[in-house]
Amino acid sequence: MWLVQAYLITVVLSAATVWGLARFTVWGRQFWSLTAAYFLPRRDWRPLATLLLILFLTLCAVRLDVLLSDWSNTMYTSLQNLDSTGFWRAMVLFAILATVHVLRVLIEFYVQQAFTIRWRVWLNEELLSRWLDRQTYYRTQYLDTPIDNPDQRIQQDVATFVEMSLVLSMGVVNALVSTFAFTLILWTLSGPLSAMGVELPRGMVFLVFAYVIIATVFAVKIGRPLIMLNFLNERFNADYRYALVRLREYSESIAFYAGEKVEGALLRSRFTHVISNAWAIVFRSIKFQGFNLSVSQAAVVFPFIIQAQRFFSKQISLGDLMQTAQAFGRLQDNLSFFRTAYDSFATYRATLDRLSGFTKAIAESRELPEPTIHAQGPRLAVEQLTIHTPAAALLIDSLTIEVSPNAPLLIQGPSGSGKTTLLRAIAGLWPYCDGTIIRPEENVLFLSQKPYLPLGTLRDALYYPQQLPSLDTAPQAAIHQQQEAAIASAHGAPSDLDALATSRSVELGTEPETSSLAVHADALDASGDPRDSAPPDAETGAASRGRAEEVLHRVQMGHLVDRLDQVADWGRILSLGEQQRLAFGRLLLSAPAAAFLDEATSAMDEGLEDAMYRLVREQLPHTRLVSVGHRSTLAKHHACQLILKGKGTGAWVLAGIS
Ligand SMILES: Nc1ncnc2c1ncn2[C@@H]1O[C@H](COP(=O)(O)OP(=O)(O)OP(=O)(O)O)[C@@H](O)[C@H]1O
Repeated sequence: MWLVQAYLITVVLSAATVWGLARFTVWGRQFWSLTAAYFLPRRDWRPLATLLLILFLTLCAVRLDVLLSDWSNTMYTSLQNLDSTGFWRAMVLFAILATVHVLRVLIEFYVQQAFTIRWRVWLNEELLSRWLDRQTYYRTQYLDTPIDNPDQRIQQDVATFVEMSLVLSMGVVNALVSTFAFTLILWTLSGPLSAMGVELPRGMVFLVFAYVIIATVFAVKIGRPLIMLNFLNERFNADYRYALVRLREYSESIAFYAGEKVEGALLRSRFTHVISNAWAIVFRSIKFQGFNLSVSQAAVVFPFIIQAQRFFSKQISLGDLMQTAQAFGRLQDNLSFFRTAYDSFATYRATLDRLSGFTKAIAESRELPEPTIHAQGPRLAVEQLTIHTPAAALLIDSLTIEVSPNAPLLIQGPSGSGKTTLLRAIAGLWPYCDGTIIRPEENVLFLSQKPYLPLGTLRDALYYPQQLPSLDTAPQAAIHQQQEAAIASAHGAPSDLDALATSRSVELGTEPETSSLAVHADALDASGDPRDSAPPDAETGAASRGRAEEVLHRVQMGHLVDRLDQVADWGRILSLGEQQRLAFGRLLLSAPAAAFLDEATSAMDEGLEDAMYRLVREQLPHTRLVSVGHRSTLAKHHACQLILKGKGTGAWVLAGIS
């Protein structure tokens, strides 16, 4: 009855409190806007049901504390009355209560962890999708106050927010209800409060020491894998954050490639590593906490069992004051909650601020104007296109131009005249333009001066932004490897955690990808002509391998053929000239309907530049080609030239190249 009454009252009061906070406080509103969608029963009834279950389990904890307090009174009274039957009955009752307590704590732990992990998965997916959708990760830079550290907000703040929301709210409920219950107990307890301790005989001290030492040895053995798991936890979180940072760093190149699919797959794969590790921590912690709790529960009766004989022989005496002392202790603990949780609450508010600032910036970036792009087959043209800078300076005025496959276009003009911005506008990335843009909807490739190389193998880099299937399979193998790492560390602490974690994460990251690539490679098909090139998963293995090798040779990078499946930070290893040639390889493999080359040969000597352009003209005669560049040597590979005059005039001249 106590539970039912307390539960109903708590549910009603909690709902009213959440409503009041959401209505009258800023942080309450922020909390509501981030969480309301998750708890909507129409979307999924389970989150709300789990929350109600957690609330119930929290009240069970308070009730058990009260029962244990009453039990101690009964037990001490039976001792005082020398009622041996009553004493053993109390022991049996305690065994039941202690078992219920241990089970309750373990169930609550599991339910809370599962709840936070699922909530985090949902919130992460929600923010990640919004961040990648419509190239928001790129467009937020055009806001008046661009968002700082979005990676930290997605990776770290989501986790902190979810965890602390639950810990703080349940902490408050527990503290309030306990305070109420134990105040009642103290109130109804008769007799004066005086300090009366139990004198422990010397032998008892040794027993306690022995008990604690033995329990500690076992606890260390059971808990040791947690050291490694927590270390891996930081590591995987950092890896995840790093991938998000790269998305921000290279946002323009990725946006030109429309590479958000590949990036999304990589990010989700890394997040899966974090989550698998989190589950491994949950299961290891259940064992560790189960042991610790059992030990501390046994420690409650341990001294009584030892002392019972001495009491029955009237050597010691006890009274109601024991319960008074306990109730007082609990009350003091509960009242301390608000003082000790203050720091946590401050951190929580900062997290809330960062997360709601993030969602606000995403919403604002959606309000930015977007150029309208029309698709008319492979046609590439702009009509009456006017482009401004964010500060409203005129870059290009009413440009009308059509590019055909047999008449490649070269755009030239002084630095800052708007050449790259014209390409941004055609890609749909530049908000400040008016007019009509006609280009193929897909199968368009933008090559910038510094090509973007994704994390992964050289083959991934060569095929980018086409998505290799390897990313989906890696996490599965990773789960087992992480669990193995944790279990292995139970048998001996690794001396060099960093080296071990590196080798683990390299294994986790590379082996499955390489093996799945090998599987994928076996299913590929031969295609001699670059114009017929299809995404890698449509080809057969040997042929894809051959195709990639052939392309590498064509772009004069044959020396890297043996390293095609090596995972490395290729953006740092390859010289800029090599990266630019790799981008030409990408062009040959994807055979786009239209290609835009922005200073794409700036790091090559004139001989290489000539060879690359000849290769493209020879291999891709149907591709509409637009180049931006300052070099006069580029002219011979193009049929017409657009010169932007710059200096804020917006003027331009279109001329044929003889
Ligand atoms: N995100 C931005 N915010 C504000 N101004 C910008 C932004 N991007 C470009 N601009 C401005 O727009 C103008 C055109 O830039 P753009 O990069 O198109 O020049 P460009 O002709 O390609 O120059 P270069 O030959 O040096 O590469 C420049 O004055 C530049 O400062």
